[in-house]
Amino acid sequence: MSAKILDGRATKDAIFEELRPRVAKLSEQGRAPGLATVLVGDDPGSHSYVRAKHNDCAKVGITSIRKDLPADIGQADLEAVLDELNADPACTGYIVQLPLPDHLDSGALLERIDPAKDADGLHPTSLGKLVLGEAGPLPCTPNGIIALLRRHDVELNGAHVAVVGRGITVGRPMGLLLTRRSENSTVTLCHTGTKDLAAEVSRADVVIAAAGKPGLITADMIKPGAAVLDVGVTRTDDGLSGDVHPDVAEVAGFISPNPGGVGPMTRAMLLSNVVEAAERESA
Ligand SMILES: Nc1nc(=O)c2c([nH]1)NC[C@@H]1CN(c3ccc(C(=O)N[C@@H](CCC(=O)O)C(=O)O)cc3)C=[N+]21
Repeated sequence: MSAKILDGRATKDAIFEELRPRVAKLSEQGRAPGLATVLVGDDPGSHSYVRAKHNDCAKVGITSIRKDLPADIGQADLEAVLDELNADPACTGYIVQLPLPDHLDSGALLERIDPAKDADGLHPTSLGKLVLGEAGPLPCTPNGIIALLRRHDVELNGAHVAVVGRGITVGRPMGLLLTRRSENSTVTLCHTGTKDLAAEVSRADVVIAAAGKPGLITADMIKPGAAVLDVGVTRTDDGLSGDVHPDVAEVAGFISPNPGGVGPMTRAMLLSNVVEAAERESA
């Protein structure tokens, strides 16, 4: 048996095609969406992600603004940059690329983002709205995973989903999204304190691996035909490694490649958040 590929690149391209006319309409109405990125320091990985986001914006017609700042910028100077973006009408949404250098207070900076301009969906106000079931920007990676599964007709209604990892960007909001009535899944949120990971994962119809531990999810844990999403990104000596062992493709019904799976979907949802926020403003 060989799993069907959940192709994140092709799905991202399809979503971009749908966003382009919506961006054009907003622009005609004089409400052009604009995405800004705030990047601190010169980590090559962060630079390549930010570059990809600006290329994406160009593809769908979203104006983009780049703030590249030195690694030794102080808290107050960075806060001033955020205040400037909060006040800039050309910037309708923005992100502060994570991780930030250790001398900066990330939490205070993320809270300083105007919630109306939160493109990541990770501001405390956005996460609160998600818990309350109110409309707002949704966290990009978990929202991208749901879009990837839906566009490949993977059943979520009544499905048992094992989420592995409780981080703020993926695992924890993933559980919140999947247990909405619109998804209606039953979620087991696993983490390093889980006693028998194999037992939890082997009952799942959908497995979302976001632990950041290379090869954590092995073929013997997977129910035949299950959908397996590999979110983990770990830099090893031989390049990037996901959380899912390659042998899983022999047992799973669907598998997201890494790269080419969840990563591009995260970028698609970022632009989707920016477009939706601009539409909410003009509604
Ligand atoms: N405020 C903030 N928001 C983020 O969303 C955010 C962040 N900070 N910091 C870092 C992580 C990481 N992240 C990725 C998004 C897309 C790919 C992606 O598209 N990857 C391609 C491959 C890219 C390559 O090969 O370099 C793929 O998986 O196919 C990767 C990583 C967003 N993050």
